[in-house]
Amino acid sequence: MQPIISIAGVSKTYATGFTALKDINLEIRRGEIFALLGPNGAGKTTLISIVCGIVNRSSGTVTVDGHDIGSDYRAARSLIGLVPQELTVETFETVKNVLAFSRGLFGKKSDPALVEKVLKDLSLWDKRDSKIITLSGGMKRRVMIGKALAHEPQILFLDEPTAGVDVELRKDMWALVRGLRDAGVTIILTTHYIEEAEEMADRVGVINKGEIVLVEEKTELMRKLGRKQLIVQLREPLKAVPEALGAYRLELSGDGNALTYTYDNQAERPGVASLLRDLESAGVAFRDIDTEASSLEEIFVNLVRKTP
Ligand SMILES: Nc1ncnc2c1ncn2[C@@H]1O[C@H](COP(=O)(O)OP(=O)(O)OP(=O)(O)O)[C@@H](O)[C@H]1O
Repeated sequence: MQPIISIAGVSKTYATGFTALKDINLEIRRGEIFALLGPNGAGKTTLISIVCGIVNRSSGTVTVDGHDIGSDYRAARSLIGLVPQELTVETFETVKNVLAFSRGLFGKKSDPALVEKVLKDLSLWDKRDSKIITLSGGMKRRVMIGKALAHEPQILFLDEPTAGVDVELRKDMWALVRGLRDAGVTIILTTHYIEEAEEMADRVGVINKGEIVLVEEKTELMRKLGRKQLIVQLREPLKAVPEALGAYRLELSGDGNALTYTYDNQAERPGVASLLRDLESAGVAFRDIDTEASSLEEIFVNLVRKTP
């Protein structure tokens, strides 16, 4: 299937001479949730802004559903909804009018039924006649999403959708985004919260210092790069790891009461079954075994550290 967004050889050098993006190549698949991860200043907002036509690229091409964002800007832009990081809604306007007005800006015919549906999907219908200034922060965020959806875009960009949002609201937001994806909208979100990507994304891209360092299916990424640990709780404390178990490079912890074996899926180290056998032969009795898998957060931190 043709990707819904193709970014090829995109670079950006700002007027200050600072190069924020270097030769970005990225394809977004139709109907996916793609999470763009990266530390502060990595270039996430710059990249989104280029695709949305807010910032000019210095070189490269971007097409949105086949429309070039340079030569065919209006067609490309009308397919995109953007929810920026900052709340930028007209404070004295009513919720319903904000959506209706935004739809008009894209040259779309007024459609009260559509506005009603979007507001109901966002649990904002009760607030349709309220002025924005009277709403809570969480509601304002939902209005921003409604505003971005009012012209029925196929693609929704969410720049840090849950920054500064409490845990409860964050979960509501995740459910909402999943619902949009299920309705056929392609979602690209940037986030600092790795947990958010882990929870939501189909694919993950990592950007660091203006370069894409990795793009991968989330589950594949976690399988390939994730480390696992086996923690063996001992019956009797040990003073040192027995020499016979040297190949496992075990760590002794908890005052000698636990042994930790760290392995990954590409490890050349011997497997867990042989470790358990060898523990028995070495006369080390254990009372319990736990496993721990590394989170996307650890994987991400490692990746970003490795980039020069
Ligand atoms: N208009 C501008 N002029 C000069 N430099 C800029 C401009 N906008 C952004 N930059 C620089 O480009 C780099 C990338 O910024 P960008 O906002 O894209 O990063 P980001 O990954 O979105 O970061 P954050 O997570 O903090 O929002 C930063 O070093 C920033 O200072």
